[in-house]
Amino acid sequence: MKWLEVNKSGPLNGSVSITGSKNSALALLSATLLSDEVVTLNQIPNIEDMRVICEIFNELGATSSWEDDKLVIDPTNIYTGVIDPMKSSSYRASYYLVGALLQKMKKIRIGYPGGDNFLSRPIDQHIKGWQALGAKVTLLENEYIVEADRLVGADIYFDTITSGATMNMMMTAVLADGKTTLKNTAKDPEVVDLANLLNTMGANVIGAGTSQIIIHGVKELSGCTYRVIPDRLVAGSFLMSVGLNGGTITVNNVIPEHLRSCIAKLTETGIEIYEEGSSITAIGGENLKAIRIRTGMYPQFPTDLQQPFTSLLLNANGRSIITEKVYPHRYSHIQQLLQMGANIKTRQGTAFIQGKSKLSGSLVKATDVRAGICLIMAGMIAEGTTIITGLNHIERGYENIVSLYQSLGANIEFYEGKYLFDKRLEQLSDLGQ
Ligand SMILES: CC(=O)N[C@H]1[C@@H](OP(=O)(O)OP(=O)(O)OC[C@H]2O[C@@H](n3ccc(=O)[nH]c3=O)[C@H](O)[C@@H]2O)O[C@H](CO)[C@@H](O)[C@@H]1O
Ligand SMILES: C=C(OP(=O)(O)O)C(=O)O
Repeated sequence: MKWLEVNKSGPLNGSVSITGSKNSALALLSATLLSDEVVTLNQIPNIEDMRVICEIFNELGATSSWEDDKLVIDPTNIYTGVIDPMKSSSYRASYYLVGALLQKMKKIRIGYPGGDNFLSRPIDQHIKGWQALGAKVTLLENEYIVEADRLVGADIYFDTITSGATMNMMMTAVLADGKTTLKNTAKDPEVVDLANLLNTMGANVIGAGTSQIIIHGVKELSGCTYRVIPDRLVAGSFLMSVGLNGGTITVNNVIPEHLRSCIAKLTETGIEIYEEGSSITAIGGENLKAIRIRTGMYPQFPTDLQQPFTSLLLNANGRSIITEKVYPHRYSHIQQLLQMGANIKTRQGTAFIQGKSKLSGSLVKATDVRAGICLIMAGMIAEGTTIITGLNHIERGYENIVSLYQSLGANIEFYEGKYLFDKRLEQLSDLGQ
């Protein structure tokens, strides 16, 4: 049993160096399996999803070795395309292993994607893409099989903009025969990062970052050393934390352009933002303004920052409105915030957040990775102690989150142990919490 205890905190001050992007690293790490030589990735975040992938690699015959944030992958001895369904269903992006291994192994058997559950996260566009490239897809109860003797380039139009399917089809097509044109593609920085890695390995991918990507298949990919982009979502979470109790936070090692929509919305609330090279500084003020946010695919405001931003808006003057357009049901954090006394109403994919309601510490559960950060932030403005369980979700996406927040002055502690947990709940209940 692991949990966090967060208490009302003062202003947060200091700087944080941002680690590599989880969502990029998930794709790039999988893509190393396409190579016929050793690939070294730098700036890999030390988070749970990466550890699971390395375990899967081991079982497939690929070796991986960590040295600080450097991960060296040797994919030269992969001998199977059968992937443990328990492991592949423990995180979302396991479907990249299909794109990365299909040409080499011809048949992949794998569990359905896990990860954060927002009621509906279909993979129909991945399946459509594999089929267009010549693969047969068989859906079983807990696993699916994708098989192809030969992958042949094709034109694929995505019915909706999806970063996952865009990246998966890039991986599936790089070793296919001939030309693949992906249309209506996602423009996320992670897509560009993947294209850059693939091209460094010898692939021919053109147009990443626009709505059309053209891939000319090559015969083989070679080894290389590549550095993953910084995590814009971790950076955004820290920047918005100054909106809770004031303070000045600088995030270093970021690409400010990747945070444009977040910066725009922080500025609208009245938070001051200063950019200098690869650093961004946020300064929190007393009177934050209520604002409207509509999430969308990049370069629009990311759904992954919607949850932490909700906690910031709990501290704004007036009623804010968030409309979630990517995952209209991504509101499990609100149930937990209500338990803490928040005044939030949701209707048809929109949340109406009344700022300045008094929050009280409570026992709450992180139901997904960003909900976890949202609850940590809410705990910093609540009276009393907020106990957060479900840390496995937070650990999927944030490295050293407790010590980083502590270094900024936050009142947050990590605890472990079933007996201690029960005792702690008793103590708090005696105190009337
Ligand atoms: C590991 C990873 O990178 N996760 C991110 C990725 O998830 P993921 O790659 O799963 O999300 P997508 O970009 O694919 O999803 C975007 C939209 O497309 C829809 N869709 C997607 C695929 C499909 O086959 N059919 C379909 O309808 C989804 O329901 C969603 O509404 O992008 C999401 C949207 O920015 C982020 O919240 C996740 O943090
Ligand atoms: C939804 C997320 O992750 P995943 O797609 O890996 O579940 C996230 O990072 O916010």
